[in-house]
Amino acid sequence: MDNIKHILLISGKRKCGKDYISEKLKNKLGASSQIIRISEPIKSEWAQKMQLDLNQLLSDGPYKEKYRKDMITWSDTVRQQDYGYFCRTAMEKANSEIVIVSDVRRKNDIRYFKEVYGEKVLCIRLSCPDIIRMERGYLFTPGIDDIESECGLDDYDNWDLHLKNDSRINPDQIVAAIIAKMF
Ligand SMILES: Nc1ncnc2c1ncn2[C@@H]1O[C@H](COP(=O)(O)OP(=O)(O)OP(=O)(O)O)[C@@H](O)[C@H]1O
Repeated sequence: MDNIKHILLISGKRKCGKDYISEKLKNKLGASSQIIRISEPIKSEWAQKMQLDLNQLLSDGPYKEKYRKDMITWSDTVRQQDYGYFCRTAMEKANSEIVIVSDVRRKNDIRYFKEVYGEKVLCIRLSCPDIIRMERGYLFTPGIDDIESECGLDDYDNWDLHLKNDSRINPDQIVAAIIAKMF
């Protein structure tokens, strides 16, 4: 943890491109960077508890979507006891100077990282028109798209960067804007 110099928190609605931009960012930043997902300890603990296939839960696709809602409900009960639990557990894998957290969804996630890592944290919001998100597989789902895990940061107004990731923008420009803000 002592060697961490930057923590990039990536937020945005479903299918806005959090994973896509995080991967491009990591490729550009190289070996001193890594991607951490808050959802990883959620998925691994949930898979163990429910005897599910962790690899399928970790990949994109119908299997993940099928269990998304139940996982959110269960993880919220854990967060009620300890809001930083999954952030802290995910960060146990952090061993790089630059840590990209590719799935920040709640104000309490940001609160946790700012409390623990202070000035090292950069909060980044990605946005994308619904029509493009739909082309990427998003379909409004009640119980998923209207609850805190999707909407919790809609009214957050303290982003260090708010960037569009739609089809007209070259993703390299998004990556360059983030890196320019870091250094
Ligand atoms: N700028 C882009 N250009 C082309 N394809 C993109 C772009 N951004 C995202 N995509 C594609 O859109 C799809 C959804 O992106 P991604 O998985 O990164 O979204 P996400 O925000 O991580 O979604 P979720 O919240 O469901 O995990 C992926 O297939 C990805 O490759």
